[in-house]
Amino acid sequence: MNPSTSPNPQVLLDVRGVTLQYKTQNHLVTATYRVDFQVCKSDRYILLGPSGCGKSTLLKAIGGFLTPAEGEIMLKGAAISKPGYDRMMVFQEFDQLLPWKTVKQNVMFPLLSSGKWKGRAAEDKAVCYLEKVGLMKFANHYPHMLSGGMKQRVAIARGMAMEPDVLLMDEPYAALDALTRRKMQDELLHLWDDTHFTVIFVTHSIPEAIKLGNRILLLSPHPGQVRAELEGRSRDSTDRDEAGRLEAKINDLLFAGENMNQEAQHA
Ligand SMILES: Nc1ncnc2c1ncn2[C@@H]1O[C@H](COP(=O)(O)OP(=O)(O)OP(=O)(O)O)[C@@H](O)[C@H]1O
Repeated sequence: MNPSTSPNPQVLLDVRGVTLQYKTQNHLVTATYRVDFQVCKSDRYILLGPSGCGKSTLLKAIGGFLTPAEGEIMLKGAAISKPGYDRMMVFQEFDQLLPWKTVKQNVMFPLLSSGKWKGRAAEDKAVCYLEKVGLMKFANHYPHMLSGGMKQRVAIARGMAMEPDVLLMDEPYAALDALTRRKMQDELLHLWDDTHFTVIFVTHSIPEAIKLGNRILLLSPHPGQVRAELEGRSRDSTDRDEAGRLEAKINDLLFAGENMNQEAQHA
């Protein structure tokens, strides 16, 4: 076997040459073009790029909601062809919970409907994860009785309780105020310290990417193509200079092409 094609045993998710398209009545929209990246177990993997570069579309395809027009996405060596409980999604919107179910019932719902856990075991699992996100006191509340941040915590508990192979988070904090967002980022890192779960996190915030990610994929503007992949900071780094340098590098990489385009237009 060619060594360049032999599988890396550390790789959990392998995205190979993935082009994603939407067919509308009059158009074919290419959202990403031949994107390659690999996510390893326990990665906090960030998809970062400007609005419209196809970050959410990539996450949808990993979720199994969209089939690549070109390329393939493999999870643990098997091609993804449909949604599955091995990939749980957390969205930006606050209305992703079932409004007629309590907080605890919301967390229990996928545990029961997947058949992964039953009865008391499902309840214990839900309680365990509600405790992790500090919401046990609100277990019997309904979603409309919670703040936006609390609803996001429930959605995170629901996703994590399933103990999926990979948690997919699509700008989960984008609609929160700055203080809550910062607190939720810290909480996510503390949760990660606890179980070292694998997460793919979409954001267009450079500071958020630097704070959360151990690896950062930079995508070019529409249609999204890989511009670079960077090592993030180590989990316990408090070196602000290092964060500053990484931010400058990301800015250079993300905006270099645009500056060149502008220069070409003005030449
Ligand atoms: N359902 C759809 N039908 C047609 N085009 C779509 C659809 N969803 C997204 N697109 C297009 O695909 C491209 C990528 O969209 P996507 O939402 O994945 O980008 P994004 O990087 O997540 O953007 P943002 O950061 O603004 O959320 C955009 O040009 C968008 O207009």
